[in-house]
Parts: sequence; C-alpha cells; structure tokens
Amino acid sequence: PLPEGWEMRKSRSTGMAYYLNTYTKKSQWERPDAPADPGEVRCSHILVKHAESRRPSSWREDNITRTKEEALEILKNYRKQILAEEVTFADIASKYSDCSSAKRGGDLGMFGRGQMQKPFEEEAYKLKVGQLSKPVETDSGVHIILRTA
Ligand SMILES: N=C(N)NCCC[C@H](NC(=O)[C@@H]1CCC/C1=C/[C@H](COP(=O)(O)O)NC=O)C(N)=O
Repeated sequence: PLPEGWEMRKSRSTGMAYYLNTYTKKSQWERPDAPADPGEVRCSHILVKHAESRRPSSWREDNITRTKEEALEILKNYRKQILAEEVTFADIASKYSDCSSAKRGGDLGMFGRGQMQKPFEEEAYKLKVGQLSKPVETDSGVHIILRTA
C-alpha cells in the first residue's frame, strides 16, 4: 500500500500512473515508497520556538517568550489543520515557522545522518516519504516534520 497521505492518479494525457501527495499537493511519477535505508532524506519542517529554545528569536519575532506548552498547543493545531487539508504544509511553514527555512515553505533540503539534532534526525528517518510526524522536541523548539524525499 502507498504511505499515508499519498494517492495514485492516472495521467489524462499519457494514462501513466503518477502519485499525488495530498499534504503538499505535489505530484510525482515515482512511487513514494522509501528505499530500505536511505543515505539522505529530504524534509520540510514547521518550528515553533519558545522561551527555553536555544535561540529564542526568529525572522518572525525578536524575543520569543511563549512557554513550551503553548508552543506545543500551537503546533498541534497546525498539524490538525494540515491533516484536515484546510491548509497546506508550505502555507503554514512560510507564515509561521520560526526557522529561516520558512522562506522555502519549510524545506531543509537533503540531509544525511549527523547533520540535524538527534531527536529531529531520528524522527525524520522513521518517516516514509509523504508522511507527517507528530510534534518533535529539540533544543531549537518543537517541530512537525514532513518527509518529502
Ligand atoms: N543542513 C541544514 N539544512 N541546515 C543546518 C542545520 C543545523 C542543525 N539544525 C537543527 O538541528 C535544527 C533542528 C532541525 C532543523 C534545525 C533548524 C535550525 C532551528 O533554529 P535554531 O535553533 O538554529 O535557531 N535552524 C537552522 O539551522 C543543527 N545541527 O543545529
């Protein structure tokens, strides 16, 4: 079966099967099943920082004072809206993520093991392509991660 969030579609012009990621609204020709052990993965994330973040400041807010609990509530609400397809992941990331990757819809590009903080890396490598994580805590704050490749 296809990973959560993916649907198979038929191309009207060529009749070829392609795959639509219902979260990102992006489509691709290749099946999204992840290879057994990917060397590198590509993820987008939404980061909500809080007073205990290692750098409680971002492009959005010079001095971030919300509590970790408040950050978690905000993030859970974003996740709900994305899963309900009320908004796209990139919409929320570009407007609200406290990471500079907000400018790229949350995209962090490809990365291998050893680059990101451990809790983030562990969760990212568990995700199948197209899957959306539950909230993950790092020293940066709280994140939801979307694996895109
Ligand atoms: N390789 C790529 N694309 N960039 C290098 C990333 C370096 C890495 N960063 C992180 O682990 C945090 C958590 C996951 C994403 C991330 C983004 C942080 C979050 O914001 P900050 O706490 O830094 O203010 N902003 C940028 O780095 C690290 N080892 O510190």
